[in-house]
Amino acid sequence: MPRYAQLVIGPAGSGKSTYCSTMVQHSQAFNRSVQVVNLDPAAEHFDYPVMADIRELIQVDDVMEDDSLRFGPNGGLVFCMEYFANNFDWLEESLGHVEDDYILFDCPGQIELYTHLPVMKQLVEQLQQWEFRVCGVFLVDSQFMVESFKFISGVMAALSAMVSLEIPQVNIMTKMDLLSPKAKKEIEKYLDPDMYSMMEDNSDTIRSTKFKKLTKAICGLIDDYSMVRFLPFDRTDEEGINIVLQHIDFSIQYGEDLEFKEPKVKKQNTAKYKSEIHYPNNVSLTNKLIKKDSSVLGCPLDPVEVVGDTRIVTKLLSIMEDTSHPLQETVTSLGSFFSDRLLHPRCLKERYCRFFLPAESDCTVKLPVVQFTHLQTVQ
Ligand SMILES: Nc1nc2c(ncn2[C@@H]2O[C@H](COP(=O)(O)OP(=O)(O)OP(=O)(O)O)[C@@H](O)[C@H]2O)c(=O)[nH]1
Repeated sequence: MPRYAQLVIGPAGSGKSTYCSTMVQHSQAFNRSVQVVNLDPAAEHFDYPVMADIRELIQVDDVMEDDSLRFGPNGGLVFCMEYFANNFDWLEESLGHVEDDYILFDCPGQIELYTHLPVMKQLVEQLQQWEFRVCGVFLVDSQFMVESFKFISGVMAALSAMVSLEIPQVNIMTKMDLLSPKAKKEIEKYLDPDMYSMMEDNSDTIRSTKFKKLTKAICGLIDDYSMVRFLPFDRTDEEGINIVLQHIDFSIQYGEDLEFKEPKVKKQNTAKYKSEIHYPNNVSLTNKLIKKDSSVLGCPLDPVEVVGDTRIVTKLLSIMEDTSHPLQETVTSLGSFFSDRLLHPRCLKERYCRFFLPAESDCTVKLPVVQFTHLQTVQ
């Protein structure tokens, strides 16, 4: 039986310890066992019960006081983490071997641990050897994300952790309860961001043409491959916490009665574009989870197809309203000379075809008539 782990990471003060204690309380309320391991040798305060604490192995203060080492706080922490990497047997002993256990690892906030130092990667590999399915949970303080250029930095930090750890990663904006109503409204655009318009917003703040081009290329890459998305986290909102937990559970296939199913290859003779609609490959698994949560919450929740459709339609409408969006050019060039219909796109960017031009049948249900006439594809 697999074991499950969340590696709770992110910059200093982003709310990692608070996230862990909130998750423990939330899980207890649903009779679910979740344990926490503190991996921050400099931790001073946290209010969750620990299963294991790295400070039993080594503490930053002791390292800093050592006259032969002469480390400051950051050097001391790196030394502690390297010492930890050489002593994983301590962790193995502390964790024991309980099948099906679910553990949160509250990690230190030094960002270099998730960019270029090998320690966290070594930890992930070790956990995987102990049969853990590991998900990275990258936290960023939402207050530092409400402006385009700050958001782009946050995205890059999250991406850097994703690249360095090579595990499924759920990115979260924390402390949503601290945002003003205006900022809350503003943050919506960062939860489902359009990096191209983000770049436009930002273009006045970047003076150098070279950097403008670089930022544009980076934003384009992130947008084209849907690389980074954030979920909101408000510790006072049980439903929101549940949604975050669902995403994480889904990424590590948590659930004793749920088996991972290989995505089925769709039959060739179905509608040409229908097979390219982008719902998660294991839709039925997601819907099972949604049903479960719906019964726990006592209120009906939409199945994943409905949520997916709504998102696609919203995205399409926002693109259609934004005359500067690069897709406008593509769509205009696809207009038929004879009617309002769109010709079959032969986009170089595969994602545009797949994400923004859903099958005809799906559009007919939801789009207003005016938009619908522009979205039909000629087959
Ligand atoms: N209002 C509010 N405050 C929060 C939330 N999350 C964290 N905080 C506060 O932010 C501060 C830092 O939170 P921590 O949970 O210690 O952050 P951390 O990432 O573990 O910090 P380091 O271990 O130093 O990297 C604390 O004062 C928390 O009370 C939140 O969701 N809402």
